Order: sequence, then C-alpha cells, then structure tokens
Amino acid sequence: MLTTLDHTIREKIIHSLEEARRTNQSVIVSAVKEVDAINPLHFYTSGESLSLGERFFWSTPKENYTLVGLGNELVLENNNQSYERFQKIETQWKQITKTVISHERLIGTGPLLFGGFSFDPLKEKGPLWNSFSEAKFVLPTRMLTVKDNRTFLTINKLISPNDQLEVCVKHFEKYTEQLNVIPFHIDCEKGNEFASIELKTAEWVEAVQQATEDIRANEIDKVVLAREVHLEFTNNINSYEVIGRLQLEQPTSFVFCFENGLQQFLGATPERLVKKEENQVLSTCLAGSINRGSTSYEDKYYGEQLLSDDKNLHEHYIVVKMIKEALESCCYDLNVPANPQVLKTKNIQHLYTPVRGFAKEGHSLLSMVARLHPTPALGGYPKEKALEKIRALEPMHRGWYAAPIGWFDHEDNGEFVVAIRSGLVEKNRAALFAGCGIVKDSQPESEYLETKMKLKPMLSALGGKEYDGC
Ligand SMILES: C=C(O[C@@H]1C=C(C(=O)O)C=C[C@H]1O)C(=O)O
Repeated sequence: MLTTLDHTIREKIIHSLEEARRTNQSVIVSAVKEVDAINPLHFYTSGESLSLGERFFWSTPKENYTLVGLGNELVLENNNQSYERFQKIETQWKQITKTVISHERLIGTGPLLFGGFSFDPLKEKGPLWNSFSEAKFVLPTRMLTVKDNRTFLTINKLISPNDQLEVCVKHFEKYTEQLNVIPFHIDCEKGNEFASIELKTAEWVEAVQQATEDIRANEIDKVVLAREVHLEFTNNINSYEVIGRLQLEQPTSFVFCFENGLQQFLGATPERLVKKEENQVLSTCLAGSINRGSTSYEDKYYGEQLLSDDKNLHEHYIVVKMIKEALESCCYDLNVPANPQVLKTKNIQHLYTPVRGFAKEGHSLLSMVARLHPTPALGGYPKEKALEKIRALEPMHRGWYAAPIGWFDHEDNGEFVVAIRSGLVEKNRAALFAGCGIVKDSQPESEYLETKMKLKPMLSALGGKEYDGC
C-alpha cells in the first residue's frame, strides 16, 4: 500500500501497520512533500555519511528531470537468465505494491525503483562485475526529485507486521529534519591525473577483423564489439565530481550513477531505450557516428556526410527496423520517421530516429525493455546470433555496460536508457567501455578511432580535462 503526505503521517503509519498485520505482508509508506530548491549534487553528497554505497543519481538531457536516491529501503535483485530477470523484478514489485491508495502526485515522486540489468547473463562473470547482479533495483529511503524548477522530497519506509509505531514515525521525522543539506563548493575543474592505463587494443582489433569476415560470409548482418580501458589514478575518484562534470560537459545526455557498495557505475549516455508516461511510449534509434568539427562549418559538413554515408545509414536502418518490429506488437499508432536526424553530443554526432507510440493494454514498460534489449545498436542483428558472436569474440565482460538502466514506478511510468559512455569506478581505479557497430564495410582502424571518440566523455569527466591517449 502506498500513501502520500496529505493526512498526518502518523495516521498513515497506523493504517499501514494494521494492513501489514492483517495481510502479513510488508507495506510501503511513502511521504512526498515539496521543498525549497536544493542542488541535487549536494543532496547526493550529503548521503555520504548515512548512505554511502547506496546512492543513485539520474538526470535527463538539459537537467529537465533529476532524481537522486539515498539509502536502500528495499532491494529487489536476481541472477536469473535472459527474460526471466526482467519479469521477476516486475512481479516482485507488483506484489509489494498490490494495494495502492494513491493520491494526486507528480510522476517521478513517491515510491519508485531505480536500477539496471546486465548486458548478457549468459556470459560468464569476470571479477570486475562480481558484486553486480543480473538485475538489481532499489527503493530509496530518501529521494530528491527536481522537475520544472520544483523540488520534492520523498521518504519511503517499508513497514513490516512486527514494526513499532513510534520507530516508524521517527523514521519520517529523522529524514525530514536531515534535509538541511549544507551547500558546498564542488570543484568540477579539479584534475586527477591517471598513473597507469591498460588499453587491450590488439585482441579487439582482431575481433573486429574476424567479425567483418563473418559478416561478409553472410553469417550475420551486424555485430557490436566493445573494448575496455583500465585506468589507475593518483587520487581516489569522487563520484560527485564526475557526475558534476558529466552534467556540465554532456548537457544533451542522460547522466546516471548507480552506487553498489564500493563501486559506482556511472556515465552520460545519449541513448534512450524506452520511456513510458501513462500509455505514451518513446524509444530512440541511435547508431551511426562521426566526430564533431572544429568549426561550425566543418561540424555541419560532418553532420551532412553522416546523413548520406551508406555504411552508417545501413547500420542505422538495422536498428530502426528492429525497434519498429519489437514495438509493433505492444504499441498502437507507431510513428517511425522515414529518415534519421543528427543528434550532437559534445564529442560525437549520431544518426538518430525517435519512435513514438501508445502502449497496448497489458504491455508494461519492463516488458518493452525485455523486448528491446539489446537493440542492434548494442548487440547486432539477428539478435541471438549477435549475442553468440559477442560472447565468442569480445575480449571482456560487459557487466552493466550497454544494458538498460533507469527507473519505474507502481503505475508503470518510467524511463530506461542504454548505459553506454560509461565506466565502473572504485577508489582510484576506473574501467571504461566503448564499442561500435561492425558491418560488412567496417575497417578495424576507423572503428578503433570511433571507440576512442566514445571514451572521451568519461575520460574527460574523470580527469577534469580532455585526454587524447586511449
Ligand atoms: C556501443 C556504443 O555506442 C553505440 C554504437 C554506435 C555506432 O556504432 O555508431 C552509436 C551509438 C550507440 O548506439 C558505445 O558508445 O559504446
């Protein structure tokens, strides 16, 4: 059962405790209130004392919408393989939010789950991703939502049949009082030099060569191959500084961070997988890349080149075709523009096609995530064959890289992005990932340069300045 803060919280807790005891099932009580503006990064950092290891950060392009979670009030996770991992999260969440007394509230406030999935549960795990489950979602104890210049605080509590009324009341009092976030200066300019770097280049180039041969032999149409770069910095990496820089430097991307104990998985991705608000659905096809120009003339020229380049258009159309097919069965009035546009991020330009539609009855956001992931922008085409190729050829474990990350609520609103332009950080170490679509005309050298370009946003955010090395 879910409640919001328009009756006194004590009354709601009494009611929820009765409900929990009657049904012998835990109940979520969620209090939402509008508060004075707070810098979301300050809120994130203020969680260091009580919620270190259990924080998340999410902001949409141009910071239109920001969510910051502190503390794990509830964790839903599983290591199921393939589709079951999506379904299981949804089933558990539905079970716990079965009885809902919901009042008018803004989407993105109140009880919601934030988390993600692994790219491929069938690939054997490496040590880097050991503590990441195949699916992990958290209900935050405290959450800040900033939307349309309004700021809301949500406090969640999972009330069990044996809980004591006064303890529950104190939970809400404590976290409301602790809202006094102390503003501080975040030095987004501060540098952090890296002391060592491991590139893993040769194996990757070989894998690309092999993949092109397989494509030319008609085994498969497209496969996306990624590589990883390992860096060791002189100082520990502060996730809030990296988030701050990503927001400054990548205003047209989604900035995300999922803290999992000592590790933070974070990045700035331009790629939305799927968004659902009530029954409106929006997905985006993003594939085909070129660099930014150094003058506006050159930049425009590159953009135009991209729009007429056969190799990139082919790569892109494979993605559009698959997303269209995947959404056709669960959406009506699907709108797929005939031609792509150019989407510019700070370092790269991409071919981009938005796909819009309306969810048919009974098709949930997570069912669409399961259906779409991985699109040929990150896997390849046909899907299963591409996954097999990636397992066989790619010299790394993707973990949560290139997989869906995002949030959803009890009314099935939410948004998932594809976790690219990302890295896994722990103390003074970072592993960064970048890949590109391989088709029959791919050249290993230019694909390698493309991955270099895709590593730039994270490298720059980690080091506070642009590196050219990787
Ligand atoms: C695989 C990545 O990016 C994907 C591949 C692209 C391409 O091959 O052109 C473009 C955007 C993304 O869909 C990455 O950034 O690591």
